[in-house]
Amino acid sequence: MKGHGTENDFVVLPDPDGEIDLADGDGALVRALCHRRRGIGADGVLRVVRTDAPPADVAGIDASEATWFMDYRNADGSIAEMCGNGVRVFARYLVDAGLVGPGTHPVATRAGTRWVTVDHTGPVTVDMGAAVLGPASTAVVDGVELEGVAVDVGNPHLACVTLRDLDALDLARPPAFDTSLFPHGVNVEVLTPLRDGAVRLRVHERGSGETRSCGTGTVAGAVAALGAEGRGTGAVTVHTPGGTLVVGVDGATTTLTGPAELVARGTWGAPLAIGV
Ligand SMILES: N[C@@H](CCC[C@H](N)C(=O)O)C(=O)O
Repeated sequence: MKGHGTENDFVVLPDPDGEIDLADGDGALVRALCHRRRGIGADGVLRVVRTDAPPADVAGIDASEATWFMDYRNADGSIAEMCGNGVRVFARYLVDAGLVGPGTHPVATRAGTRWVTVDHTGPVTVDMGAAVLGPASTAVVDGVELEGVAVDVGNPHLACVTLRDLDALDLARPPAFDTSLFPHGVNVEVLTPLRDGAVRLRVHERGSGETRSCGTGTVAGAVAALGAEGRGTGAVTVHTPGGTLVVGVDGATTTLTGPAELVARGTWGAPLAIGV
């Protein structure tokens, strides 16, 4: 399956019994699937596997809480703890495949269980859990040093609220950042200050490059934008290049709402350019 959430796109690999090893070849299969010329093309892979058949690197999943585990990989084959757009597409797939009915369902991820509210066609909302503000730091984006704040949304983010023209920044090149603060890499967001409850946001994702949208990055950006106004709660509309998402932030948790679509179905089996 191919799907996307605000043009953050994914190959969805149904593998209920855990027969596919995405770590094989140091992630070569993932890179082949995600390659935009030689593969299907995507920002990442969502393997749909039962919680009683988890990947080797995951221990201690409570299979009584969630039946399905989202095994997420970035386009370069690396593992990430969480993917906000991915989990919404994942839930859409579960409904489309008849594995769950419309409703609110738990999905296990490397960052813990996320509850997703989904039907057949409407917007998909995920309870993203708490987004934890960290220290201030800087990123060098396109040669420009930007101030930002670390935000942990299960995965690491550096959200930079800036008055600069977002469209003038080259986000294709990986931004430089403080590797002592982010030893495992970081996703870098650049966004406008909050205005009338909304921001514009672009992102360079760890392991995927610039993407059209990033769900966890959207939550990080919303929390940073509210924080820049001295606020710890609120609703923020986030306009990304790929579409619009709505983030809710209360004292305890955050929510992310937006479209999630499945756009193609196919059979995996043609020779893949492994070794990309
Ligand atoms: N696009 C995702 C985030 C995917 C993981 C990220 N690149 C990382 O390495 O942490 C989202 O929608 O949250």
